[in-house]
Amino acid sequence: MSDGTDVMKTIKRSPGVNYPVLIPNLKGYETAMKCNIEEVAIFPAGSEGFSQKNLNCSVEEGLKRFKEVAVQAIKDGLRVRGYISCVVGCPYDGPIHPKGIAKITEELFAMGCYEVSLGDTIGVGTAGSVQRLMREVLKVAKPENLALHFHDTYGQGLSNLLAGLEFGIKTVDSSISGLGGCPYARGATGNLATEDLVYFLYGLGVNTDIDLVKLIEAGRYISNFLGKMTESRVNRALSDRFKNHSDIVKIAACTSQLN
Ligand SMILES: CC(C)(COP(=O)([O-])OP(=O)([O-])OC[C@H]1O[C@@H](n2cnc3c(N)ncnc32)[C@H](O)[C@@H]1OP(=O)([O-])[O-])[C@@H](O)C(=O)NCCC(=O)NCCSC(=O)C[C@@](C)(O)CC(=O)[O-]
Repeated sequence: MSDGTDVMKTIKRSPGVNYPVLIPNLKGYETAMKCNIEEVAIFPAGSEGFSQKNLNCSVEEGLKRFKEVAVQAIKDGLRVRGYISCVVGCPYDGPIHPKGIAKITEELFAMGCYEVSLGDTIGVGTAGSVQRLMREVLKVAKPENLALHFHDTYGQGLSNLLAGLEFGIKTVDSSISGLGGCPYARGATGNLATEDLVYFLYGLGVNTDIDLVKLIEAGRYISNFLGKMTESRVNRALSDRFKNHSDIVKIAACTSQLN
């Protein structure tokens, strides 16, 4: 958490782009406020085990701290987005009951979150567990206020996404080339790769207005810069077989004509 200030001061922010900042407590909030932030991200865990590891406190204590942050942020005119980690499974406590996640979701909205992102942090979820989760959480929230945050550790990210989309959710978290992961979720890969997400949505006839070719090039750039193989299957497939831009354009056009 300590180098978040450097990141916020270094990045070139684009107009119209949201930069939510992970804030675990008021200390973090005071630090973040010096970086001209517009949106706060609070992130309770869905399990005691992960809460202890990720926040060094119980779920209840974590919610108390996040409430302090949310109340202050809203007073200061900032937006607050909620995340819940380990919504289907926890590396320490095992399977997580959807009722508990629904309760935390309710508490986050009560604190003033405009949206709650449901995080399968270790990627153990399946379409079945996402369906069970959605049925419970939609008893306390509307689909338009929820987001899906899947990690692809077990290769279930896109099928979990489809299960969530079928409940009317329209906001999905992803990361370019599947970067990310969490220091306390041993072995968990990063988020669903944005390239795979966009390709998948093209195939469903969902127009994302995202240029798949540029996305693939951005994924290639960051993977090379980090010296890390991309987690994106689409990027890997297109990069390996199609070295130049025009071939990728053909493929991208082909998917977008599928609609
Ligand atoms: C929350 C703490 C700090 C509590 O950690 P703690 O040890 O309980 O905190 P503390 O109050 O005892 O203080 C210990 C030290 O941390 C400092 N400290 C205290 N608060 C802050 C702060 N906000 N920012 C920077 N420094 C802080 C504090 O000043 C002190 O420094 P010292 O006096 O020893 O020099 C720790 O548990 C922590 O850093 N947790 C975050 C770990 C992390 O980065 N996890 C990954 C986030 S991404 C995620 O959670 C998943 C998500 C959201 O993406 C969705 C999903 O996929 O599930």
